[in-house]
Amino acid sequence: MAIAIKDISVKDIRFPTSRNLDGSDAMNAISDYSATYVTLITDREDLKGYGLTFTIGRGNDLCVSAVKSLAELFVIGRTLEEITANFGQFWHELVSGDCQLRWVGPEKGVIHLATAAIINALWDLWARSENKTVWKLLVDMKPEEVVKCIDFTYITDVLTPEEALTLLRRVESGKAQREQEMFEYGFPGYTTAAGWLGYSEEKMRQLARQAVADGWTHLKQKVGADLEQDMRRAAILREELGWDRKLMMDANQIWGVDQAIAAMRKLAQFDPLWIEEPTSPDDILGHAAIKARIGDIGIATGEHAHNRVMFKQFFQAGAMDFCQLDPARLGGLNEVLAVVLMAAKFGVPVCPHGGGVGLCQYSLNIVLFDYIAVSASLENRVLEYVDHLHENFEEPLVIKRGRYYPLQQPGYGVKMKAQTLLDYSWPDGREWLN
Ligand SMILES: C[C@H](O)[C@@H](O)CC(=O)C(=O)O
Ligand SMILES: [Mg+2]
Repeated sequence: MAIAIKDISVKDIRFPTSRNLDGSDAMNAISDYSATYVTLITDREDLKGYGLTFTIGRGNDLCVSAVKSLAELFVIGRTLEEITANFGQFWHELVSGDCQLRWVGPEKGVIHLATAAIINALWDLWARSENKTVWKLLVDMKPEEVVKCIDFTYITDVLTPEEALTLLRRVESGKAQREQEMFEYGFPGYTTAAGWLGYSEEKMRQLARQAVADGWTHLKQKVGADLEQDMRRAAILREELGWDRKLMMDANQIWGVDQAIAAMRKLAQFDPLWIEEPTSPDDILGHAAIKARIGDIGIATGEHAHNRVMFKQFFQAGAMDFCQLDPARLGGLNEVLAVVLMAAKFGVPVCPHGGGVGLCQYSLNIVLFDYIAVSASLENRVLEYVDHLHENFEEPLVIKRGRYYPLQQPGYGVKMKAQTLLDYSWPDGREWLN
């Protein structure tokens, strides 16, 4: 029996993370981690789909409004089966089917964030209807089925459906063994939780010490507000980490190209594995110029790369060493699949963005798919972990000794607790009325 999508509920959920400066960086000093939270209501009482996109507070209402506009035109009244039968084509229709809504993108900004919330809710619904997690739904698919989920518009010059099939078939035989390995050993992670820029140096040192004791081998530091301060903080982190563990740095787009080069030449003494978002996220050639002039420090970027075309060009230009795609900034999982496959073709490791509410959960599904069914490699692959707000989700994340273990409950992992939706609704949830 077909599953009909009867209605959609969209909530503006905001968490007051700015109170403790959680999530703070050089560009985003006071962010209130927020979600545009979508529930797809079906004709089955016991079956709904849950998805979200991430913002940092003000503007979340714009995403709520955009979700409603898209859902009215393209989702309500459809069946899950007709959508998933040719998911790539549906995705194309959602982003391009209405030229008036497309105009306020295209495929970027608020309208694309809204696309992500809807698309990810559809994946959650699909996975729940199959009683699987999203990552398991994906790894169990035949290569042809994965490819059918992708809209290849604008990328066939670097990746055709046939090439995508070849990439997926290449590693098909080892999938079961790699899946088992993930349950046994988990996927390597790194923590950003100690390095927020608003934390005092003492707090950062304590958190870094704790992170080492907890088994983390990779830690990310926020930089870019003040170079002297960055160096002081990096020295503290090196004291705590030693030199065998990896230190990453994230400038959150604060520098111009020349500033980035100058800063990283100074910060190179702390042996960073990568510098993340050293400049404007749209400046592909700028990233390439920085990469050429800072020795062997890697360039990591992607959390603000808004669509597959950006990634295509970053790969073509050799301007990205670590692909930090964001599961809720790209237009949901269908577009993520396109980027994961392009990354595999160019040999760039996928280390998705986790710094936001629900992003660690989404990204865990993505890295499991990437490792099990696409890249078959753990080399240079680490998944970001931030340690706040996870208690708001129904399924807990399992992290042991700095490694993530597979999600196991059906869906995409972002269903929020009912009490959370009441308490953190903007502007009249209990937390905000207080
Ligand atoms: C505003 C967010 O917390 C941002 O700092 C996250 C980020 O850049 C990351 O996790 O990386
Ligand atoms: Mg970042």
